[in-house]
Parts: sequence; structure tokens; C-alpha cells
Amino acid sequence: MTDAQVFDELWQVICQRAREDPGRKSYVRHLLFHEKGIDKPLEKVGEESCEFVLAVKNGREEAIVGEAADLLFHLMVALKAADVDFAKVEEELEVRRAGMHLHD
Ligand SMILES: N=c1c2ncn([C@@H]3O[C@H](COP(=O)(O)OP(=O)(O)OP(=O)(O)O)[C@@H](O)[C@H]3O)c2ncn1[C@@H]1O[C@H](COP(=O)(O)O)[C@@H](O)[C@H]1O
Repeated sequence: MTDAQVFDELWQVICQRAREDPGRKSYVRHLLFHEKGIDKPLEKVGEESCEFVLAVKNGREEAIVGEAADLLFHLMVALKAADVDFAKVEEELEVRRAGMHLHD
């Protein structure tokens, strides 16, 4: 899998976890139904952003890739917690690409 399909699949899993029964052991559910509410996924976005910045500053590719994946994952969970469909973000990026074609 080399294209954006991985994001769509991950989004489907996140939405599925949100719907599942409370007994299921799931990290996505741990974040979405935390006692801190939306502050928990937002806290993770902040934490993972800092870790990504530090990884880039340290310059090790393997760590940068890992931290980028952590950040993208937690950003998607935060979007779900905010009740914003990931498709909206994809559409926004597409609109920007369409506009940018004029300058390509
Ligand atoms: N991408 C991820 C992913 N990245 C990291 N993690 C989990 O993040 C946890 C480790 O993070 P931290 O150490 O920062 O967090 P912690 O201290 O354990 O707890 P908190 O600070 O988050 O409260 C581990 O439990 C990892 O398993 C993830 N858990 C799930 N996913 C994706 O989400 C899907 C659904 O996961 P479940 O909800 O667990 O079924 C999976 O199939 C994956 O695709």
C-alpha cells in the first residue's frame, strides 16, 4: 500500500472503534473516551508534535519517520474527537492542489 489509501483505512478503523462496545481493549477508545475528554487527544497531538520536532532536529531518519507516523495518527484521532470528518481535510487539500496547479 503506497498511496493515501492507508489514511482512509486508518480513518475507518478509528470510526469503527468509536462505535464499538466499551469493553473492547483499544488504544483509540482509550483516547476518545478518556476522563479528560477532548483534552486527552489534544494533549497527544501536542506531545507528538514536540517529539517530531526533536526527531527532525536530531536528524535520524528512522526516528523522524516513527514520530511523523505517531503525529499523523494522533491528529486523526483528535479530528474524530472533534467530530470532523477526515474526508473534509482531504477535500481541503484537493482544493488547494487544484488552485496550485495554476502555478505548477
Ligand atoms: N497507529 C496506532 C498507534 N500508534 C501508537 N499506538 C499506541 O500508543 C501507545 C503508546 O503510546 P504512549 O506511550 O505515548 O502512550 P501511553 O503512555 O501508553 O498512554 P497515553 O499517554 O496515551 O495515555 C501504545 O499502546 C501503542 O499501541 C497506536 N495504537 C493504534 N494505532 C492504530 O490504530 C488502530 C486501532 O488501534 P486499537 O484502537 O488499539 O485497536 C491500530 O490498528 C493502528 O492502526
